[in-house]
Amino acid sequence: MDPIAEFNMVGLSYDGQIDVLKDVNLVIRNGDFRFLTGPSGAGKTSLLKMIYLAHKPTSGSLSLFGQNVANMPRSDQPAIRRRIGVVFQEFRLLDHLTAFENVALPMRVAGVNQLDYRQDVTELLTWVGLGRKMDALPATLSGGEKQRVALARALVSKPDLILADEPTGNVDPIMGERIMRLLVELNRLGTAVIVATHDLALVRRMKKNILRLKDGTLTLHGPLKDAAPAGPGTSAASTPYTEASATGDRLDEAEPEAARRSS
Ligand SMILES: Nc1ncnc2c1ncn2[C@@H]1O[C@H](COP(=O)(O)OP(=O)(O)OP(=O)(O)O)[C@@H](O)[C@H]1O
Repeated sequence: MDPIAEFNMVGLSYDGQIDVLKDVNLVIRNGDFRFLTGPSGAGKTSLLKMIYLAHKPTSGSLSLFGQNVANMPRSDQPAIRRRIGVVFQEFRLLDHLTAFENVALPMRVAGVNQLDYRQDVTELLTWVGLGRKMDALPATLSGGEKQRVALARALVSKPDLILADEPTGNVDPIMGERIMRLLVELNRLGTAVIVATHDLALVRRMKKNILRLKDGTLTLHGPLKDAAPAGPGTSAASTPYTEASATGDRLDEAEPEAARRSS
């Protein structure tokens, strides 16, 4: 089966300026769960957006579900996007639609009959703790509540891949844990998940492999160890991303000590 996403020596620069991404190699397959970490401005959102067809590579090649994006007709893009659920800060809810209608929108756009999605939408909103706010308009929801509606909207069409950019950024720790458990459960059922986050405590708890972006370069790391006092022998180890390293070789700490201490 074709990988969901395959980056081959991908570079990205905006307006021909600085290279945000350099020679990125990455394969995402069904059932993968990856955290995406790195300093602010490292290019995490840019990388996720490339997978959602918002930016094309400046160099190298990117294939989604076996199709090279360089020669993908525009008319094929909606079908690709439907297979990907996104939770991005800037993909806001539509203000004139209720929480229920926002979550239902991808199904409506895909031409699904309301009778076939009503229950799923209701269950999802209940699961994210918004069972009583289904008729609320976004303007009356808190930031965290909006984020949870966006999460439900990303999940409703049962995508092959979920891209989540700081999905726990605006919610309290209990809801954050709950959102992560939902993503893990979906992943257990086969959905691939990529979560961009600065929350190293979360990354450490979840014990999943980590993609780290720094200076435009992507490296793969094994799960973070439980917090331990910093000292000699705990320095960061990293390796350029390769398929071999993606099979689970443990690469130890992914974050520099400063980042670890601040988590
Ligand atoms: N549309 C754009 N046009 C020009 N430059 C952009 C654009 N989008 C992002 N950039 C720049 O690309 C770099 C990477 O941005 P990006 O948002 O991908 O980083 P990030 O790792 O997600 O950061 P953060 O952790 O702060 O969210 C930044 O220097 C940013 O200013």
